Amino acid sequence: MIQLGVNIDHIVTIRQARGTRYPSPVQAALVAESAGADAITLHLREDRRHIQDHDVDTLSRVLTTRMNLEMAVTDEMLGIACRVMPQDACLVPERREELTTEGGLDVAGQLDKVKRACGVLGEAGIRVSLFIDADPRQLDAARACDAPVVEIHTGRFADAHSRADQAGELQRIVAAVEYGNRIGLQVNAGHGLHYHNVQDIAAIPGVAELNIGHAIVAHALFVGWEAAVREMKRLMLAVAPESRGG
Ligand SMILES: CC(=O)[C@@H](O)[C@H](O)COP(=O)(O)O
Ligand SMILES: NCC(=O)COP(=O)(O)O
Repeated sequence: MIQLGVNIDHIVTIRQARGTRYPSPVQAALVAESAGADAITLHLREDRRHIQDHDVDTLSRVLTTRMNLEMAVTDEMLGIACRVMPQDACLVPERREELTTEGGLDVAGQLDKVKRACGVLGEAGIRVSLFIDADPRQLDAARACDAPVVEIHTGRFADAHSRADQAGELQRIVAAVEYGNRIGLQVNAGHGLHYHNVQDIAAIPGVAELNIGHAIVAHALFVGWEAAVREMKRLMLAVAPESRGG
């Protein structure tokens, strides 16, 4: 059954805006898990603009589902991951100046570095996911790094300005999911998904998990956090092929 990873980065953005102790990422994570989240995703960025090291430590002790720790491919982050031991670690590109993640990790262009990181995490018993564009070359490179999972970056689909562009991006994602499954990868997807575009992605046969955060946090301002998580999961299950006997 398709799974939902709830990204709580922007719960923490609100806390960091004033340096308060609220809202609590622990409370957000536990409520999300009770509302149907299958994993909690958090991005420990090099610039610590939202998630802090202490959040990662605390959450690793209290989650009852899975921690999916998003991180750059750096020795600092590898060390943190091997200390915290999340069930999943997703390697993502990072630029300090970026507003948010702008694209997928260029695995093909830095194969040795990514393969080494995958080895370090894999040997520690952490399941590695590579956050990549919907590109067969990147899928092949992920396979060459022995990463068991990839997450297809859906940002270009989400940000497409015309229906034609969005349809084109969706086709690229559909083809990438099919190819990734064919070469033995678990294929997840995420970035920029919201209540009006998630079903296009959730309906794709072979998508195992969606990681969604910003839109759920935004929707929660109007309906409440538990209801926002529950609604996102409901929308996903309503169209997932396995829910339709696919
Ligand atoms: C990798 C990705 O697409 C997101 O999970 C990432 O966390 C985005 O960064 P911000 O959460 O800082 O916007
Ligand atoms: N990897 C995508 C993720 O975790 C959440 O991205 P977004 O929904 O906050 O854009």
